[in-house]
Amino acid sequence: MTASHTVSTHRDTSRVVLHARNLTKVYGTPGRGRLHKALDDVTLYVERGEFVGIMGPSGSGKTTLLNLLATIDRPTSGSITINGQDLSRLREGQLALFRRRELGFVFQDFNLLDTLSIRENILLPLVLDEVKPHIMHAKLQEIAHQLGIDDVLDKYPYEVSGGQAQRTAIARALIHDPSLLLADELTGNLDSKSAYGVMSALREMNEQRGATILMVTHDPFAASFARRVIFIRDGRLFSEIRTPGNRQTFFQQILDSLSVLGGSFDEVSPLSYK
Ligand SMILES: Nc1ncnc2c1ncn2[C@@H]1O[C@H](COP(=O)(O)OP(=O)(O)OP(=O)(O)O)[C@@H](O)[C@H]1O
Repeated sequence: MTASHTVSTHRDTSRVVLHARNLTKVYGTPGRGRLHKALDDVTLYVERGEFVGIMGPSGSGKTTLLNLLATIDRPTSGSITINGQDLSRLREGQLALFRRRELGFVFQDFNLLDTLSIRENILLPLVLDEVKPHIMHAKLQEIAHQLGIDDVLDKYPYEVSGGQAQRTAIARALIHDPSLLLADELTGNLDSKSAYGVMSALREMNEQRGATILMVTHDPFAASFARRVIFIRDGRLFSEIRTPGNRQTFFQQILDSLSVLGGSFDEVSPLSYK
């Protein structure tokens, strides 16, 4: 039995939002130079309302997986279905619309537009979709309140703290209620206090709004806010653990799993968190 068999395949099919089947990604062109298999036969499910963390050593394939799910890149083989839509059947133009409507993104460096206020940044997805002003306003009020950024709406990104900037990015990513939020190292640029605030806010988005979240992270502290963590190594699923309910206990379990997983974790600094 290989280690990858420890990843559960149990799921309630009526609740599956993301189904990645036998994903393989090979970089390079056959016959020209070295080929590199960055993902090898990865199958995973995410159900509606789940909050899943993906962890793995440097070079294990996390970014590759995220890029495939984000429709930025195509798999060499295998398929991805998000909210019932098989991504391989979408052309470039359709993919852009799919990305905008069905997915939300949060990145390490916030990716806010400096020429727009916090309010305008958050409203962007609704403006692009020509949502009526009174609906936009109601949605903005609700999510800004949930994320504790109502008092900075008229400021600009360079006038707010890193934590507020990341909570703005979360608001922008979720205001249109996408099927899936993809987060990439969202605490990478934050100190531990801001990281706590951002991760607590994200957890609330999961619990209160029912947001479905898939988060790639090096950071066991950030991962401890998820409810399930999947570990990958050498492009293959290695194991997964579910929260026992207590975040501190889960944090310790994540550290234990990482030590079994091995490999290099450049950015892991568990001792900076209490
Ligand atoms: N465009 C590319 N061409 C060739 N090889 C690539 C390319 N992108 C990634 N790789 C290789 O694929 C493997 C997986 O890379 P990936 O960036 O997905 O890992 P990662 O887990 O995100 O790493 P890190 O934590 O360091 O960001 C690595 O060996 C990497 O060198």
